[in-house]
Amino acid sequence: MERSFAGRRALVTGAGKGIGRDTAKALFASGARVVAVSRTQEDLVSLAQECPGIETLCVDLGDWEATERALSTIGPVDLLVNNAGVALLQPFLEVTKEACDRSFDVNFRSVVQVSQIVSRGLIARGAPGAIVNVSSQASQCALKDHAIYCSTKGAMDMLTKVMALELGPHKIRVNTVNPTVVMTAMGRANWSDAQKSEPMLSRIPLGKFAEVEDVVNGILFLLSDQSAMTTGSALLVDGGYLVG
Ligand SMILES: NC(=O)c1ccc[n+]([C@@H]2O[C@H](COP(=O)([O-])OP(=O)(O)OC[C@H]3O[C@@H](n4cnc5c(N)ncnc54)[C@H](O)[C@@H]3O)[C@@H](O)[C@H]2O)c1
Repeated sequence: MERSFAGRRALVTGAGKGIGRDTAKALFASGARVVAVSRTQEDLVSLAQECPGIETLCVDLGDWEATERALSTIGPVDLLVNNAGVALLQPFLEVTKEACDRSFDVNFRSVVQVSQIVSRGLIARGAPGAIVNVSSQASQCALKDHAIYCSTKGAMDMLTKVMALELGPHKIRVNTVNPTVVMTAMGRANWSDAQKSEPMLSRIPLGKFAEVEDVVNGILFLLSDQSAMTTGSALLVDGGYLVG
């Protein structure tokens, strides 16, 4: 389904690889002006080569001050995709302070910060906006070794609802997409072991993991006017995993 984002400016975090990269490319191909944010300069350079004219911003979103500086002159943004995330898996009894802090800094705190910056700009301009937070099926079910990851995404889901409540009157919609496993760099790092992935796969009614494109389609739907009456919701892209 074609959607035009002509005349809109979109900011995508974690746009160097995986879901974020393909989201940035899809928005760019659909006519949006795109600001691609990532912490790895070489990924942004190759993205800019693929999409001439795309804007790039290299910053570690886990660093509040650096992010504040990097986004201080960001200019008008209509559409925001909070996609950057880390999955630091540890058994609960071995969870470290470092993993806990890093996970919440990147997966949760940066979402608060970047969304505030973008929302304040939208409100000042009186412009409508849409924000999509890339959550996970893991926000809604317990997964072994995922105590911190599940918790950051659970917090993201609730943050999304409160943001929807408070930003709705300003014509800003806020939703999540909640994918199952996707074999990106992150997915491969955590799910390549068949002993681990087979039990997960066997519980997915559609019998497969998600493709990056499945998630991108969900994000674009939630950014577009086709979902104009949808806010505060979670779009499951999980092949039915959470049904059972
Ligand atoms: N892959 C999966 O199985 C899966 C499933 C459900 C949800 N998700 C979520 O989707 C999102 C994207 O995941 P992915 O699979 O594409 O991951 P990925 O590791 O392939 O890509 C993540 C991107 O985010 C960037 N990033 C990470 N930390 C950053 C930071 N501190 N500052 C700036 N950029 C940073 C990385 O540089 C990279 O470009 C994440 O939020 C993840 O939690 C992934």
